Amino acid sequence: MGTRIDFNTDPFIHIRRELHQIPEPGFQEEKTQTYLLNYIRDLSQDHLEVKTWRTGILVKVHGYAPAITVGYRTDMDGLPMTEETGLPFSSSHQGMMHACGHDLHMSIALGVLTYFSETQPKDNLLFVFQPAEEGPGGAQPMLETAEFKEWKPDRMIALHIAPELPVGTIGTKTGLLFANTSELFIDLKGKAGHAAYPHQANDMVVAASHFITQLHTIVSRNVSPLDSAVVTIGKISGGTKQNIIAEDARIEGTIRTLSIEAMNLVKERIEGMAKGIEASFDCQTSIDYGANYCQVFNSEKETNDFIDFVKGLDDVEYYESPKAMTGEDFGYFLEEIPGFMFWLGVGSEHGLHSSKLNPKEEAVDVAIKLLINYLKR
Ligand SMILES: CC(=O)N[C@@H](CCC[C@H](N)C(=O)O)C(=O)O
Repeated sequence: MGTRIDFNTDPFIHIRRELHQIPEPGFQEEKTQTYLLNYIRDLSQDHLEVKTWRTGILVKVHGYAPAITVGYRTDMDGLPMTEETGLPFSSSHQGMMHACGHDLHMSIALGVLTYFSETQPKDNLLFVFQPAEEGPGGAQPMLETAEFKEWKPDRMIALHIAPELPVGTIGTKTGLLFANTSELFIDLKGKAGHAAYPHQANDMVVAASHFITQLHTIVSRNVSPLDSAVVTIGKISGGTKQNIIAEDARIEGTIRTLSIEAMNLVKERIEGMAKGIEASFDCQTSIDYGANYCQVFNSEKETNDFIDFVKGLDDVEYYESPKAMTGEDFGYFLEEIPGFMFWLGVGSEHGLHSSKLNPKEEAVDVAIKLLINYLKR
């Protein structure tokens, strides 16, 4: 059996390119929401109902003999980075880029929705266009809304593009797929001074440098070698001018762990080290953990059913994915609703969160047809 189906997916490449040009930060996806709503309102409304929540959208497709409701979620936000792909349809939003594939995720969701707006499914479907996956997290607050609760699905499905897998490959596994995450923001406050009089100041550039070096010992010296964790510092800032000793510095990063225990341990060590930095450099520190996401845990029965389905297809390849230290607030849906997330191969030389990410668009056709076939069984 294959995923061949008489449905033209070419328009969704065009849609992907249009969405690619308007990446917006979490909870500011206004243009994206307007674009999606305009498209959805042009579909046959015979068995559709639409609700909005902040910058998100929920679309219920009423089945003709529903036994359950199956939810399909896409994220919507872009990342604050400058695109360097050189593509003719590059981002038109200065300093913002769809560098995590959410433009593909949305166009795929629209493709599947379009098919089921024309061909009524047996069961109900709920298409969830969720804001702010990259932060501060839209899934958890969306789950708590009256709008979502009224249409709460019995199953939840989502995909994520996988640049390292070739087009035509579908990867997933039962159980733990993605890590627990916590953002990390550390502010340091010392005493400014003249560059020539260091003895009269408390330099936060030096304090932040020592702190970062110490943070990198947590994974190698505190977390068990049999467990896994990541502490990545992605941004540092501080100071005002090259010849002024810096009064402030800010360290920004993310923590990833495979267990809650390891997350707690990492945070305890960061807090302990902060006290040491305060004593060593006579400064104040404050720590903010920003957005925290729970792990993505694929339910056994639903994931195995999907894996069997994928293995039965002759035009896609199943790949048993290892766990990844990526985070995804889709994990919150899976905490309450059985379901799974899977990787969609898009064969890009450059990975997720790269300014050169360039997914192969043939993957849009693969995903739309795979999902239509899976959902119409
Ligand atoms: C799939 C993916 O890349 N997800 C993001 C989620 C970010 C969570 C949060 N903003 C953080 O940085 O901890 C990821 O970076 O894994």
